Amino acid sequence: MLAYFGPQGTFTEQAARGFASPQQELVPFDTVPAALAATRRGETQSACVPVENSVEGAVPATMDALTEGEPLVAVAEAVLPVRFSVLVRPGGGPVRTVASHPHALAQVRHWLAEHLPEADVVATTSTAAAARSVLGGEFDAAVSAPVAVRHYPLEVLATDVADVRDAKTRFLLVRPPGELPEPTGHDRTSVVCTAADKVGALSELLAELALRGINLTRIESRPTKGRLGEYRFYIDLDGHVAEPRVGDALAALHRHCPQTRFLGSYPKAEPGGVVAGNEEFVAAAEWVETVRRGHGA
Ligand SMILES: O=C(O)C(=O)Cc1ccccc1
Repeated sequence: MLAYFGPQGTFTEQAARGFASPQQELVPFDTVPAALAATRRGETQSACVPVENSVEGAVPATMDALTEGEPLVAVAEAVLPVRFSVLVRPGGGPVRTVASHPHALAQVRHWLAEHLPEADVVATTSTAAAARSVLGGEFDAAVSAPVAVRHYPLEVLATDVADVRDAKTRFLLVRPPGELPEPTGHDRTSVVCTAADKVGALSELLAELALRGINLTRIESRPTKGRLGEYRFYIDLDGHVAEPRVGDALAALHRHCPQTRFLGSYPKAEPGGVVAGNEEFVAAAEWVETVRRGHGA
């Protein structure tokens, strides 16, 4: 079974369908923490959750839920284009309220200001929860994934709604720690480090990556929820932990931040990134091994 951030008709469900094997059952949960908790309890093998959006940035609920509680690791990612449909009740009256997930609302602000300027905007747990609430009469319009109309008998007021063309959202498939995916040569590694409160703490971490020629693909900070000014850094980088230089870099991050949590090494959904130069690191690590065995110098 595969848990996903639902209910039925979310963008996350679309991503989850791409990950699922044909016989695998998909189980919706109303929040990201609930989907991850089901996987931690072993009720589902894996969970699919949104992690970041090219327009609105990180999904804080996912970042927090991956850091707190039992470890989970990502084994795959998916990147989906995001365009919205605006759904209303068939024959419904004027639109006084419009509801959706905060990430969706942030991506259609200009459209709403132009087309529904009088409507009050309300945040819901997901885009599909908004569609469900419109069906139930709580709100008048929902900003939803195009597939939502297949699940909820609503009318489409507008399609292809997006302030920014080509917006994309990245999703992760996570599991309890186990066998890692094989390196493919086009992988991403995710970690979260709780940095010490001292001068140069972040630049020390970044230097460990830079001096090994490792490309940083994302860095986000979130408060630890402890002392004001104490932060966790979410770091995505090009490469797989099985590669010597990435393994070395993670060991160095762990030296600086003993609370470093490994969030997975998995194939990148889209080609690109900086992966050059790995051969030298493999050759150098092999040379050190021969020296250690007394065969080289
Ligand atoms: O609410 C959804 O449908 C989600 O899966 C989260 C989300 C919200 C907005 C854009 C992409 C994903």
